[in-house]
Amino acid sequence: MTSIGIFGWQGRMGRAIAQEIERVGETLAGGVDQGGDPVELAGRADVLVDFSSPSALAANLAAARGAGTPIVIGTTGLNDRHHAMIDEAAAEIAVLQTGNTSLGIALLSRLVRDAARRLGPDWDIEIVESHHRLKVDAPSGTALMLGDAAAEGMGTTLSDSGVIGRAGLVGARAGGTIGFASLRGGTIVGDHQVVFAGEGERIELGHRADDRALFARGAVRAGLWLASAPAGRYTMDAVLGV
Ligand SMILES: NC(=O)C1=CN([C@@H]2O[C@H](COP(=O)(O)OP(=O)(O)OC[C@H]3O[C@@H](n4cnc5c(N)ncnc54)[C@H](OP(=O)(O)O)[C@@H]3O)[C@@H](O)[C@H]2O)C=CC1
Ligand SMILES: O=C(O)C1=N[C@H](C(=O)O)C[C@H](O)C1
Repeated sequence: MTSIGIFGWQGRMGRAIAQEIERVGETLAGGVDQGGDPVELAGRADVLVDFSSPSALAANLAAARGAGTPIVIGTTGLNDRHHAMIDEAAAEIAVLQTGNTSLGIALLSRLVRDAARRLGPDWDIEIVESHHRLKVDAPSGTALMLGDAAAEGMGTTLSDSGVIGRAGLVGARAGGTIGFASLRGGTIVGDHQVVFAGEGERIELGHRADDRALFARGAVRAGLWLASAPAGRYTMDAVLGV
């Protein structure tokens, strides 16, 4: 049996992951929230899953590295500095980082990359995401992943082409950009829509999550896979084989 430790364990995702660990008959090593001791948890878990906050990432990665324990990072709202920390840690331990642990989004990313490549520069790409009123980051980590996939298909990068939100007299849409819009309200678990808008026609590719148990299943599956993986940085593609 694999012993799994949770960073952010009293949060919405942490509680769903603890239930999933029990459902699949693995062992819960315990968890920490703000003020907890990540080092102690990292020392007694076979693998860690982090669904907490970007502000906790440095300490959580340091604890995982110190103990040599693989870690799944599901926390979103990460910036370039966080990604550099993950790269550095992945030189020593196995790290899987993803903004979405579902099979559906892994497949959708592929479809988006392919569509962006095939449709070419005459089609405008806009990404719309909707989440519950308590979500603190925008755009969602998943929207940014889908944006990365679209940018790759277009032969560019999101840092060069992304346009996050619009307000006021912003002018006509610049060609070759990828726009993002975020809706927040109620208890929406997570909806993502990628719109390819061409001359007189539109293609819409999307995904709707009905229950965060979906993400918990993916997180535990990722953790069990990562527990025996060598050092390196991984995505859900490696786990799901899509
Ligand atoms: N990759 C994926 O598939 C998914 C990713 N997510 C992401 O997971 C993260 C958590 O989401 P969710 O569970 O809804 O959020 P919650 O706010 O419900 O939970 C966050 C948890 O993290 C803890 N936490 C916050 N700051 C720290 C810190 N500095 N050190 C340790 N623990 C801390 C909180 O504890 P306290 O109350 O003590 O502050 C809380 O228990 C978000 O970034 C979200 O976007 C969510 C769903 C799916
Ligand atoms: O905060 C959430 O709830 C979610 N966060 C992830 C994201 O930012 O993409 C994944 C999912 O959509 C739910």
